[in-house]
Amino acid sequence: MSGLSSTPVNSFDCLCHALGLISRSETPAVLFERLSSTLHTLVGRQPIALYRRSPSGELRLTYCHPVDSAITACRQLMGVRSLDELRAFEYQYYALPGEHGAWGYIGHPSAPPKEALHWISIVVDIAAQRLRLLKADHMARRQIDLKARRRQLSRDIKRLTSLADCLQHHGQGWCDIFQADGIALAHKDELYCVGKTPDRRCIFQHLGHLDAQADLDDSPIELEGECQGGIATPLSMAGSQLGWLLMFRAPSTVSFAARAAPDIPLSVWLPVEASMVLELADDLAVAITALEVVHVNRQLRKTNQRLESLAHTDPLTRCWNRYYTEHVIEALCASSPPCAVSMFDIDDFKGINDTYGHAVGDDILREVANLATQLLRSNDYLGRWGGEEFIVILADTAQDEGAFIAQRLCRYIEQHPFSIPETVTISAGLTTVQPGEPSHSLLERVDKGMYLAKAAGKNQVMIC
Ligand SMILES: Nc1nc2c(ncn2[C@@H]2O[C@H](COP(=O)(O)OP(=O)(O)OP(=O)(O)O)[C@@H](O)[C@H]2O)c(=O)[nH]1
Repeated sequence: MSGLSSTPVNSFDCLCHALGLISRSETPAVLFERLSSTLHTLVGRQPIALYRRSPSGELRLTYCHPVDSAITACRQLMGVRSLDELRAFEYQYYALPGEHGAWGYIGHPSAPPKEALHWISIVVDIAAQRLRLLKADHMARRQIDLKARRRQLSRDIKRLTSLADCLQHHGQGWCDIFQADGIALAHKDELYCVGKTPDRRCIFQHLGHLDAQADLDDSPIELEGECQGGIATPLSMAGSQLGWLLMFRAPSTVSFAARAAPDIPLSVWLPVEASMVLELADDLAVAITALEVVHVNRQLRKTNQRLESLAHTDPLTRCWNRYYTEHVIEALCASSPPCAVSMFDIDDFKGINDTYGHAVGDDILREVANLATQLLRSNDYLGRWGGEEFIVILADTAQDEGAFIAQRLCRYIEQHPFSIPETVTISAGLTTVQPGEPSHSLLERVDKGMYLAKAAGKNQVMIC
C-alpha cells in the first residue's frame, strides 16, 4: 500500500513496485499517500509535505508523511502558504504539473541524495499523470450524478417553497455526490443546514471575514480554523451576492492532519470538486432568485386581493360598499337578467342611536348585515347603500320569489334577539329589473317601495 516504506531504497524491484502502485492508485488520497511515502524513502526519510495550489497561487497542505510526527517536528514545512515561502525557507520542492500550470507542490527540508534525483522526477511524473487521469475519471462519474441532481433541482424550483425545503429535498443527495458530511446555505442572516456542520456562530464568523474581503471573486474558498474541512462558495446572480453555499468534510474523512494540526490551513477539496461546487452554487443562485420571485408574486397577489376587497367592501358591515353596489346594479341593468332587487332600511334607527349610543348603533348595523348574509342564497348579494340602508340583489329571481325572500328577511330580523330590549325591524321595497331600463330608474322604484313600506307602518315589504 505505502510504496517503499518497508523495503530498501536501492532495490530497483521495490522502486518499480512502488511506481506500479502509484500508477494504479484508485483515489487521490491513496495516490498522495503512496507518492509521499515513496519520496520519503527516496530523500533519506525526510518529512514530505504535499500542497495544493489554489487558482490565486496560495498553497495549502493536502498530505504529509510521516503523518503526525512530521506535523509536530516540521510545522514550518507543513504551514507553507506560497511558492515564495518554499523558496525563502530553502526547502527542496517539485511541481506536480496539472492541466493548467502546477496542480501543487511537494516539498521536504533538505537536498536529497544525488542518485535519487532521477527517480524522484520519474515518481513525480507518474504521480502527476495518474492524478490527471483520476481527475478525469472523477469528473466524469461525479458530473453525471451532479447533472442529474441539477436537472431535478431545476424541475423542482416551482414546487419548492423555501430554501429549507430545497435543502431538505436535495441536501443529502448533494452530500453523497460531494462526499460531504454536511451542507449549509447562508441567505439573508439565516443558515439552513443538513448533516454535520460546525455551529452557526462559527460559520457566520467565517462568512463575516469573507464578506469583509473586497477582492474575492466567485471561486470557492477553503475555510480554516474551526471550519477546517469546509469550502464556501458565493451564491451570485447578476453581479449581486445572495448568500453562501458551504460544504463540510469532518476531520475524520478529511485527512489525518486536521486533527493533529488544526491551525495549519489544509486543502481537502480537489480543484475538480471545487469547480463542481461552483456549478451547484450557480444553480442554487437561480433557485433562490426563483423562490424570491415566487414570494414577491405571492405577496403582490395578496396585496392586490386586499386592495380589491378594500375597494369593494364597506368597512363596518363587511358587505359591498355603495361604490361597488352601484357598479353591479349598472351592469345588471345593462344586461337585464331576470333579477329582483330589494332596498331595506332599519326602522327608527335614529332612536336606537340616541338611546344607546353610536357604538351600539354600529353593532346593530353589523348584526343586521350578518343576519341578511346568513339568510341570503349563495348567489344573492348584499350591499350597504348608505347609513342604515341596504340593497339586496336576488339573482335569477322573479318578483314573487323575491317578495317571499324579502318577507322572510323582515321576519328573521324582527325575531332576532339583539343586544337592546327593543325589537329591531326593517322596511323593504322590492322590484325586478326591467329590460333596457337605466339603473337610476330601477333605484328610484325600489326606493319608492321602501318609502311606501315605511309609510304603511314599517316592518314590511312593498312591491313596486
Ligand atoms: N351608529 C350609526 N349610525 C348611523 C350610521 N349611518 C347613519 N346613522 C344614523 O342613522 C340614523 C338614521 O336616522 P333617520 O334617517 O332619521 O331614520 P330612522 O331613525 O331610521 O327613521 P325611519 O327611517 O323613519 O325608520 C341617523 O341618526 C344617522 O346618524 C352609522 O354608520 N352608524
